[in-house]
Amino acid sequence: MTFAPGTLSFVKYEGLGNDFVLIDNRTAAEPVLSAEEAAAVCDRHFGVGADGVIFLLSAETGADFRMRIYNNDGSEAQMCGNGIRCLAHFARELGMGGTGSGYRVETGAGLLNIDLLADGRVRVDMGPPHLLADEIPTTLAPADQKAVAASIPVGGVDWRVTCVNMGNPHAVVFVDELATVDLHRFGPLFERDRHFPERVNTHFAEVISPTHLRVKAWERGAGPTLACGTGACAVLVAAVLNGLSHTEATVELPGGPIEIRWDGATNHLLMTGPARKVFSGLL
Ligand SMILES: N[C@@H](CCC[C@H](N)C(=O)O)C(=O)O
Repeated sequence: MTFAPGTLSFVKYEGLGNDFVLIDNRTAAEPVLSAEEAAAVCDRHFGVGADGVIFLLSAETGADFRMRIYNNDGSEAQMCGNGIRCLAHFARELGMGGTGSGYRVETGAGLLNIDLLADGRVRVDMGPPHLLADEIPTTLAPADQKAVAASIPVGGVDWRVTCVNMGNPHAVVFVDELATVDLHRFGPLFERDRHFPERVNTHFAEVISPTHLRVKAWERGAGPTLACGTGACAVLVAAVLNGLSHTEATVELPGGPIEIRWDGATNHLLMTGPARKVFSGLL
């Protein structure tokens, strides 16, 4: 720990119930908390309680700032959709000047543009989806091919899974009735299945209509969360690839709805949703 107890300030934010401890880390090049400390802070009984810790760092390549995230098990992820919306409001709260009505952010998924909308929501250009098995990564298809509706036996059930990387890896499974899926049984089995060498975020999805998808997520390194922004993008992409939805849809998560559009001109995913400050404190 590189700070005296009771001196490191944090702000707690949530995006659709996916909650984070946010730290202004601009005075140091590396996160001020180790992976173990981040996991301890996330503990819901002995810590602040959160799905992850997100650090706002100075940019390295001329963007407005840089983002790094630890899941609540202490593993580092490349990107977080709900978290980056929270970070947009946090940067505004810190009085940071930006680019136009938002910011340009360096993430593990590349340079992303975020916009604070007049109604308080945040729109994020999440970049393009990566679909080749090698890019996920998964061994469910040959390295240079997509894993779309690929067969995978998990927990004694033969599932059909579509894999999408949004900076981080996602497996999407379409089911007839979401209510019947035992998330706590199958989520951990998918996360550590041998076909996903970097583990995987898993989403069970029901198609309500071509513009309305309902989803439950089991996140890599965080377990069941109320929402996953990168996952919502992955679900829309998987739905389009399987001929199940339009390129623009509302993705309904346990924490609320989020709007996702797969833009044909740029091949980028656009995510629009809320972010809210909950409280602040000192660690
Ligand atoms: N909740 C996030 C994703 C956080 C990272 C994920 N658990 C991973 O390890 O890839 C989101 O909103 O995108």
